Amino acid sequence: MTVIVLSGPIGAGKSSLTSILSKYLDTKPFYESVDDNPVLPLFYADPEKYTFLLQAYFLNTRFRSIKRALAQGNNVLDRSIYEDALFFQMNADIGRATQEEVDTYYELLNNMMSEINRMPKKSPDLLVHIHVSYDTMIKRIQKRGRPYEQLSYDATLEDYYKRLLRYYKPWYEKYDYSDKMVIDGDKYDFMTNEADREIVLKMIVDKLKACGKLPLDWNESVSKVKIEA
Ligand SMILES: Nc1ncnc2c1ncn2[C@@H]1O[C@H](COP(=O)(O)OP(=O)(O)OP(=O)(O)O)[C@@H](O)[C@H]1O
Repeated sequence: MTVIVLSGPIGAGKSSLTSILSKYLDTKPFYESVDDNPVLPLFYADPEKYTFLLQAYFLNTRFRSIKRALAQGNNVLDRSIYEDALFFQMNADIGRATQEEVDTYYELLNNMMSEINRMPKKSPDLLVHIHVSYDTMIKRIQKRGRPYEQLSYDATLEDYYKRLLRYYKPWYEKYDYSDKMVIDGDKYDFMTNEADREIVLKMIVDKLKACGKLPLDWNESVSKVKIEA
């Protein structure tokens, strides 16, 4: 029984790794639907106006997911509530939230975290952070093609994305809700390369074993998550 949360920048491959990992470990995937999010396009069109609404939207959906995930106990989440304050703080730092909004956000978040803290299972077992460089992130954003995420949609996004990447290092270092590990998403292409996928799965399984979340003799064939020809 393990709850694994993924983190990482836009397009890092969190949803793909969630799918691969949950299939491999035979656990439940929890996805945050991006294309059904009604506030995201509004935010990208007018970030000054919609930062607070978007964060309220995300906090609500992530709170629901993490409560369900911790209650269910055996799953992988493609993004989690532990990461949202990073986005909020970054947007606040570039003047997209008033002091009242900042204060309200943190009060709401603290309130939610104290609710989570009252649950029988209070935190995930492992955070898997996918690190990617700006170049990889942009390539993936372009390949996936969500219109509002493209640099051609808004030239200031380059700055936004670069800034976002800078916020991850201190965030990861400070994160202490569970054991944690980093996957190098520039080096390992677990989406399309079979050998890389195997290496990444082995790293995660070894980590789970090392922190006592999987029996030492646990073994599963990677053929279960073979890349379809
Ligand atoms: N708390 C937040 N505040 C602002 N924007 C956010 C927040 N969380 C997610 N987003 C935005 O939502 C969109 C989807 O992001 P997310 O990284 O969760 O999914 P993804 O890009 O499909 O990731 P992956 O390819 O790694 O599965 C991105 O445009 C991202 O900037």
